[in-house]
Amino acid sequence: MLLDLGNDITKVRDKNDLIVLFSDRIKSLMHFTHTIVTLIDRKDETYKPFLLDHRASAIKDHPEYDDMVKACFPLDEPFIQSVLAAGGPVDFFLADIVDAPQSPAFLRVNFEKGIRHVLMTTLRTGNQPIGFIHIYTDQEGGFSQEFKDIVQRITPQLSSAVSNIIKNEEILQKENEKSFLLDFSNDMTAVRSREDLAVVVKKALRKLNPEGGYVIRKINEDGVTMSAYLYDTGASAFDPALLERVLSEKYPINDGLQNRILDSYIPLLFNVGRELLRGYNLSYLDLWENMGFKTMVGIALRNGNANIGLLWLSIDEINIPILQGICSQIAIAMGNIMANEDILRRQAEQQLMLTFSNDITGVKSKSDLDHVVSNVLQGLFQTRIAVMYLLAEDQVTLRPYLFDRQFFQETEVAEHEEFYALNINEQHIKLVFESNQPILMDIDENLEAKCLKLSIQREQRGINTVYASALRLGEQNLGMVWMLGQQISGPLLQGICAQISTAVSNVLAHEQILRLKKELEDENDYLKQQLNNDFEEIVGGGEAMQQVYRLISLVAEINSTVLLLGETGTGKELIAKAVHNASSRKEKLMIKVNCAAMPASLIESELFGHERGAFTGAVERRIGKFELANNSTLFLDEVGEMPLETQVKLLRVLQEKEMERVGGKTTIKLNVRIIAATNRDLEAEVKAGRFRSDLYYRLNVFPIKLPPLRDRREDIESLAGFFLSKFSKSIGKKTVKLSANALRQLQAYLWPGNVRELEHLIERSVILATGPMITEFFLPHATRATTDDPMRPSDLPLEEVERMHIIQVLRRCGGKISGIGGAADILGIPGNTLHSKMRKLGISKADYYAH
Ligand SMILES: Nc1ncnc2c1ncn2[C@@H]1O[C@H](COP(=O)(O)OP(=O)(O)OP(=O)(O)O)[C@@H](O)[C@H]1O
Repeated sequence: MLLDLGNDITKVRDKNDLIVLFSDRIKSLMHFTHTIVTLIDRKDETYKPFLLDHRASAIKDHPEYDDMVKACFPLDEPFIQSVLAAGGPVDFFLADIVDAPQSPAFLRVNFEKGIRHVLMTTLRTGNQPIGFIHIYTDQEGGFSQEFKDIVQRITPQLSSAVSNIIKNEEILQKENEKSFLLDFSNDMTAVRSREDLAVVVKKALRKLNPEGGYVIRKINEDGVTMSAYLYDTGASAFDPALLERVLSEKYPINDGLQNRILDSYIPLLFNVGRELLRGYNLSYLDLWENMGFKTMVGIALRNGNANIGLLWLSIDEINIPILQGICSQIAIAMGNIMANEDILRRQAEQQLMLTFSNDITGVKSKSDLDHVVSNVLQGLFQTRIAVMYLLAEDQVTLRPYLFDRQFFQETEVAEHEEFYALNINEQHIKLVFESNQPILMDIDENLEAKCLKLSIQREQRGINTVYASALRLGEQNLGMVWMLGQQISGPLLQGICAQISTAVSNVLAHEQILRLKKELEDENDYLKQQLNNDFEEIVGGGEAMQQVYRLISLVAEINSTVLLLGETGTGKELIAKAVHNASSRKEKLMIKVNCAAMPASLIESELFGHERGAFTGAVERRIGKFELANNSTLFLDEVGEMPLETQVKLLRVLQEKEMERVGGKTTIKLNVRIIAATNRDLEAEVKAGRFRSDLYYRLNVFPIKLPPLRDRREDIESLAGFFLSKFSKSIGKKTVKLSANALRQLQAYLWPGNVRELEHLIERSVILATGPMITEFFLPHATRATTDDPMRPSDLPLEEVERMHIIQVLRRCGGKISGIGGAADILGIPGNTLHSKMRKLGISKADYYAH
């Protein structure tokens, strides 16, 4: 029987079959209920169940059965020591030992299920005890000596069978571990991203514990906290809000549990409930308890010798080699992924910086600036500018310029500007300006700045640090920016601030340009309105003027050069404006140059402009009238007075339609319509050699001759009426009227000064008029035929007599004031005195010229 048993035992493959086989065979020899084999664990000096005959077990429906199967029993107690000490099987009567203080619990459990005796034998390899056979019986009589002998004799075979099983199991387990790790490392080769890693780790860890969950925490850049990197909740139910909190929270490395794991070279087991009882106030423990995870194992993740994070896994039993194998591969993969993420992050940073650099060059307004800066800060540091301050003109006060609208309302700041303003002498402001780099400050410790404190309170994200960086252009301080944030790269921020500085100064310059442009536009509008009004003010419906109007409408649209001829005061300038206003160029301002009023030396630079340094005194670049008149009209008044050298240049422009500034090298293309005017007889001037004939022909494309007033007496009444109402209105009088006599006087007069003379006469008369009507004018002798003699000095006020006398003398002298034969000479007063008298009496060229 023993031989057969020995043979059969060697065929057994499943370890529990062995005990079944053993029980069945020896049951034919002797009655007993069930047997088990327990194995000694030398590490912790215990023994625990190894081979079980569940089928026959008399205690399998005992409530403590499951605990018994998993339990470890200490070796240092009298019952098992007596088994070890005995040379062979020992029969124990349970009633005697079950209540002994240190007796193992399985004795009591068996006893409670009616077992009365147990036969214990030590299994050995060589001399070394490896475990025990327990044979239980419910018979009061126990085991026979013969049976004990048999048991003793089969013990060596059973020992070697058990030790073979152990060895096989070890080999099998090693193979399983190997193939597990092989599979895992095969899967890991394909891992490229955090998502890939999550899939592979989940698959592997679920094999170890199908129900369990895990979390991998990564050590943050600050080196003192850890954040969740990957996780799996397993099959557990959980409170989502709590999970969310745990996933977003940063845990200090030194929280009492995690630092122990990072310091350990083997996995550590933690009982969640026990750690909570110990008072660890960690939300992740709460979460695990909530998830029903009882035991968690923690393993450090190391890349080389450096800790990069740790793995928390819910599992009851740990297989150290497997966990270590997994973790070393996870650490390598995480290291690679992080390096890769780092590269990607840098690339993204570079891209953001590039976009920022491009965008910021186009910034023209404050809102552009706000937008571009917000984009880059949000992209790089997940933050925004809290406040941007600019240094005020006093160079001491810093005033808020841009704000994060989440913190402040613009109106709020505007209303409390002084409250929000900073002073450069404040300690923390000095620090910022003195540093070449952004400064990180602890808000509570360093800042009195109420504005920022306020912003932090509103933010309520638990941020207690703030970055400040100066804005500078070269050596000049412009202002500073403040932003909340914890992980801002100093060098990147410095680069950004340098670009912000340039942009701010551009925006300020642009704002100023816009302001000036607006002023100019307003002025332009005003002037245009004036011009338009002037156009409406052309008075005269007589035949001569009708002819002029016809010519204007013919030529206005066609851009041809117009030459306006006519005596002084006939309205040449007015007609020039009318031509311009009737042309397609009317939206732009007509530019006027008075060629007579300009010294010959300056006329060129006036017309063509000059470059800076073109001649002594040319300190700034100046735009000439030609350039100003581009796409508009240039009115060259008194063109007959133009110096000969300038005439050549003018001719060139008219021919080539391009010019250069004085001292300039670039040629400027022009589209200018020319209207020239003169009261000289240009043909005679050409003959006399004072005016270039080629220029004359260029200008004389479309001449319009304005008739002198004496040749269009039909317009005198309407003109006089127009001026009467204009001047009465301007001095706030009711419109002064003309008596029939006065009108006759006007119509009889020769008007050497033409409309201008009439205009001045009426202006004077309106001012002097004491009643609602002018009954008489005091006109110079130049009347044709008059009924009255207006020149009765005895009736005139002294001033008027003086005025008329001076005019007459001036006329005689051809307008010459001082010098030999000049009016002053004849009148016997110095030239200066005559000048001031003329100014006082309102004597203008028009009064004596062309008489
Ligand atoms: N037809 C008109 N209707 C109303 N006002 C006129 C008319 N003609 C001329 N004037 C006025 O007479 C004055 C002189 O006109 P303007 O300056 O145009 O003359 P001009 O021929 O250019 O003189 P000068 O040759 O001396 O420069 C201006 O105040 C102008 O408004």
